[in-house]
Amino acid sequence: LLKYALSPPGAKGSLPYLPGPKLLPLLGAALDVDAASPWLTYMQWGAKYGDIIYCRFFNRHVVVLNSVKVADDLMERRSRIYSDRPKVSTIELAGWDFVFTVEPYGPEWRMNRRLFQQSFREQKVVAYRPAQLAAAHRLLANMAAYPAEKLWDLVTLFTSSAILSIVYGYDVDALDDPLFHIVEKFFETGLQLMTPEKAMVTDTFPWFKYLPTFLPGTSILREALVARRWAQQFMDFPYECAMDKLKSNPTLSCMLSEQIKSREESGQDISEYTLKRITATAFVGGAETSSSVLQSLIVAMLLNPSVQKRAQADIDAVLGTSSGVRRLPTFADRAALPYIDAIIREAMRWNPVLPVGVTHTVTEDDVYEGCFIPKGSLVTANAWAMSRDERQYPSPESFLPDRFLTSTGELNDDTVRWAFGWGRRICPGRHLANDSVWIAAVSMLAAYSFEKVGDAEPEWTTGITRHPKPMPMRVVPRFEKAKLEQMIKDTNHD
Ligand code: HEM
Repeated sequence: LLKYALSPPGAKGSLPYLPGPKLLPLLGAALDVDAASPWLTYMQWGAKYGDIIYCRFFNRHVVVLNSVKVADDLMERRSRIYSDRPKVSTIELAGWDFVFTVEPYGPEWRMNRRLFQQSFREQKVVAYRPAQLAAAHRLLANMAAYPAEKLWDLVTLFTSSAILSIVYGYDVDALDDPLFHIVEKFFETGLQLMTPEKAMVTDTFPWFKYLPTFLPGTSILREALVARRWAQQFMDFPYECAMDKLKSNPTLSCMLSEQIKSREESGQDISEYTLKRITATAFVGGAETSSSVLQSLIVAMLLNPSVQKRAQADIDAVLGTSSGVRRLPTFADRAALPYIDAIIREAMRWNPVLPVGVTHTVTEDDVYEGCFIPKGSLVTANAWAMSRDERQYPSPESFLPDRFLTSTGELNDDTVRWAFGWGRRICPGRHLANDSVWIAAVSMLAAYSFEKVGDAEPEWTTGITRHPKPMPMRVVPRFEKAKLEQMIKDTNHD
């Protein structure tokens, strides 16, 4: 501690640091930040110091990017040096280091990313649409079978079941599937270790992790043992199920089977561990993020009935009304329904799923607008501030899908790409997410209406990802159950 107090980091030569809040010796700005919602503090600083801010938390340099322009300038145009990730010791301790999202920039990350992109590039994800459509129809059937209080779980079941079927050919229909228990435990035991306080102990005292777990004060290590066991199961269980299935059904097509096939054809040296980690990473990255967008969209429908009405009128005009010939939407209808895409974009803007993105670090000293950015700085792109930037989005708290349409009703060029991160680390699952969220949103709006009950205002979780909490609501079917079942049967799922 003395070392940090006596030698606070200094700017290089005569160059100043970027503008930012007042820094205390030792602590820097650590006490000024709203720990639960740091994006709000960063945005307030933005109003005072500008779109790019320097601060320090203890001895860690931090650069916050509050606008798309500065994020583009650094994370895109200088992505060669802005693509690393910080090392957080609790990630390894919890056994989460298999998730290549947190892997340092380098050859190992590059290989994982390349393999991952093979399976999720824009042209490739079209092949997964039948699985997404089938999962969306399971969601509609489940919504008829369960009460409205279960809707949040059902939405999560949809995003999970879509991704599990795409990645492992693993079909999940019910909330009591054993894999869900593993998933739940994996997140519960791992996330409890990812608090800044725990990271500070293990980052500051690297020898801590070698202490025997029976000593008092080592509860972090005992928690880590449990978390690691669940992380291992999370990686192994669906992988082994898929390998068993492949033995009995060699024609099974999923991300894993295709990766194995491509390994055989190319003769590349890809280990079983690599296959396990890229497949498990797809689940970690894909399930919770997409369900958060869908849940925000439902909350937006509860609060903005006129938006829901207009969306349903558009859907009915394309698919037929309940009295006339009627079918459920498929991907072929997307071009005719721009308002649905506008609603999804607005839901992603209104509630950015990762309000401060995923932190990058810079691997070389840099200079921006005459100010010094030290090597090793944490670089945070504040998606929240971008979503509330009145220059781009007037009345940012209002839910206004029309901001994504041209005057002639077509979608404009704003694809909210800032919600998917930056540069070489930009979300490689964004094309898949785009399809998955669309088919679930349009199917739900075609078959159900969401109505608010009581005066409750929405509440949101805080943490790495941000979701709305469940709200009291009515989920009103737009068709008789038998008609819905018939329409599901009549849809071509191939
Ligand atoms: C609406 C849904 C989604 C949102 C909003 C989202 C957002 C993000 C963001 C902000 C990042 C950090 C990028 C950066 O570091 O600058 C990211 C990374 C990542 N996402 Fe997504 N994501 C979504 C869906 C998905 C899906 C469906 C998958 C998997 C199929 C996925 C896989 C990943 C992976 C593997 C990374 C790490 C990339 C790397 O570090 O190289 N995401 N995502």
